[in-house]
Amino acid sequence: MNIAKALTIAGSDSGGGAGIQADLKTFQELGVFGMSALTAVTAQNTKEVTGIYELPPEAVAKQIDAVVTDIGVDAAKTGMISSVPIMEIIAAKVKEHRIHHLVIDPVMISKSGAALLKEEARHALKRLLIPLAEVVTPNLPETEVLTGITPDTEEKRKEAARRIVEMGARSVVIKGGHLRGEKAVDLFFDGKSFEHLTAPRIETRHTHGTGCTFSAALTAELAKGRPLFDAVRKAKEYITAAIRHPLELGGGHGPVNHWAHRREEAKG
Ligand SMILES: Nc1ncnc2c1ncn2[C@@H]1O[C@H](COP(=O)(O)OP(=O)(O)O)[C@@H](O)[C@H]1O
Ligand SMILES: Cc1ncc(COP(=O)(O)OP(=O)(O)O)c(N)n1
Repeated sequence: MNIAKALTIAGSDSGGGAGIQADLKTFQELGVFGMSALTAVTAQNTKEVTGIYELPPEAVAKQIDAVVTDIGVDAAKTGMISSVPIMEIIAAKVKEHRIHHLVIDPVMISKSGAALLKEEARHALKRLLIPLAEVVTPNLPETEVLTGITPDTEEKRKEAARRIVEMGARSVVIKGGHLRGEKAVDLFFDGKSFEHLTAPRIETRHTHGTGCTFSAALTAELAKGRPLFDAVRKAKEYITAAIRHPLELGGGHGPVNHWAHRREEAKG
């Protein structure tokens, strides 16, 4: 039996809505065997992050080595990586193990407003990780930090996408969750052409974990061997369903619903 296998290299969210927990739930829902390399533990719920505890870089390296050398990895993603030494070790391991299908979600700030990336690590993210990515998935504030362009018009978003590809990424999806308007429109660019991914904007405050879940779904589809743009389209369908059927947990930004796609599939 050929089982697709995906690895998430990210932080733990005790609240279960984002980070490693969102990634593993998404992998499982999409029929992919999920593995993890933890970079940090956060104490977090739908309202706030009350603690961040980084793991030593060698602990991150050991986790990656352990799973790659035994089980194998068809695709991997990164999420919260807060410091330069952890980024350096991840970049080295991605190269050593020749992880080709790599999704970089450049996580910077949680929905509740906590900084998950140290300021001094921003440059390292561009220098070390983005050049290794098959696809980078920044939201609008992350796009601005990466490129220095305020992405408030379509032209500026296209210019920012070009810049990210010039940094060495093979492609980029600039996510439009933070835009206003009736539609949630994301912009894909692979160095040749632009594509839009459009879904109805859902009015809800339960959007904790949208970015992690989208990038995990994309990773799962790449692990299954789906071509890149098809994988992006599938990930968009998955996240839209997860936002459309909220669980309404907690008193703040509640988590998206990782099993909502089953309801949509049952409807046909
Ligand atoms: N209210 C919403 N309705 C529909 N789709 C949304 C909504 N908010 C975010 N999305 C989608 O969820 C995905 C994650 O986007 P975004 O919220 O921009 O990322 P992040 O969680 O990293 O800030 C994108 O595909 C985006 O278009
Ligand atoms: C441990 C951890 N990693 C990442 C995030 C950010 O997740 P994201 O999917 O961008 O969702 P929001 O929380 O920003 O909606 C996190 N909070 N914790």
